[in-house]
Amino acid sequence: MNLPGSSVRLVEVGPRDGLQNEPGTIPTAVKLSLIERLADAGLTWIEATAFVSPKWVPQMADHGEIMTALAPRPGVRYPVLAPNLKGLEAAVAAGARDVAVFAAASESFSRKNINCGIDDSLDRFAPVMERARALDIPVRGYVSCTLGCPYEGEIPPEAVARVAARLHAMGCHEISLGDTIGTGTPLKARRMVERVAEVVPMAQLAAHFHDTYGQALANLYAVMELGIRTIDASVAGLGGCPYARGASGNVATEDVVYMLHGMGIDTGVDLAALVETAHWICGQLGRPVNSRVARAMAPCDA
Ligand SMILES: CC(C)(COP(=O)([O-])OP(=O)([O-])OC[C@H]1O[C@@H](n2cnc3c(N)ncnc32)[C@H](O)[C@@H]1OP(=O)([O-])[O-])[C@@H](O)C(=O)NCCC(=O)NCCSC(=O)C[C@@](C)(O)CC(=O)[O-]
Repeated sequence: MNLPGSSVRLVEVGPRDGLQNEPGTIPTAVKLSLIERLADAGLTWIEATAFVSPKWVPQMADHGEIMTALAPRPGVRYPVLAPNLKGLEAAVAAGARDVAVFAAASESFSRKNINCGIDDSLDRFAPVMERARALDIPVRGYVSCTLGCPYEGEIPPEAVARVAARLHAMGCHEISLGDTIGTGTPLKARRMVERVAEVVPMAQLAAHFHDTYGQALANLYAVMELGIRTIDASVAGLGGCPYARGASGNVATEDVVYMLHGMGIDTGVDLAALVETAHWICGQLGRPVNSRVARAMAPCDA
């Protein structure tokens, strides 16, 4: 793989994906401080919150306060989830300038997560896309369960490609491929990305892998060999989807940064500052730090 010198775009999803499944209510000030610390560490795409129904995901109920309080920083973007027009309008009113819709390659997961089947969900995104286009707001599209579903098991690459192609045709500038429950392995991840890249240009694909079975870095390396250059990750490996039983954390941002720096790829991220943030947020959440790199590089007082 001829990677040295090439660049990788990191999308930090900790404040949204990382926190959405936390059982206790996290103070808004802690969430804001997390976002600021991540930006201080050099991350430039930070998924800040989700404009979803607070009945479905109570942890994201302070989405408006988060977006309103975030001071713009040159070069830093704060995308948010918006599953419908209500979410989009609220997000835009609070200052969001990048949004994401989220679909799934599994019919059962789609129903559990957003209360409708795949085709219905895509129909529901159409007015979101139309309104976002009118407002000149770029929309990212997620596809969940690309390497397995907690309800249906195996998901064929064909099913992933179908949803990815639809989202792309609707105008999503990027399609993020989620291994929601982290069951993927490298060759499986390759086969899935190869199939999706037949219908969406590789440059518009992102890998969003969870690390439930410890495969995420290997899977990322495998799909980077194919040309993936956008990687989603969550500080301290926090994360999990409330509607995906058994889903554990996303791949830890510091593990990804360590791997990329070791490959000669500059990320613009200050690894020491990121590790410090990982320890800080775990302290706030009252949980141990799970990521290998954050444990290995623990500050003396952690
Ligand atoms: C999509 C809905 C809203 C459908 O939920 P629904 O119940 O079918 O929707 P509804 O239109 O019937 O609305 C029900 C209530 O929610 C309100 N509502 C409706 N929309 C909104 C909104 N945007 N913001 C705030 N409130 C909203 C609406 O006003 C109403 O309130 P009520 O009249 O009962 O008081 C719901 O299922 C939902 O919010 N789901 C979100 C689930 C979620 O956030 N999951 C986690 C994110 S996805 C993920 O983690 C995977 C990913 C992206 O990371 C990739 C991967 O790893 O695979």
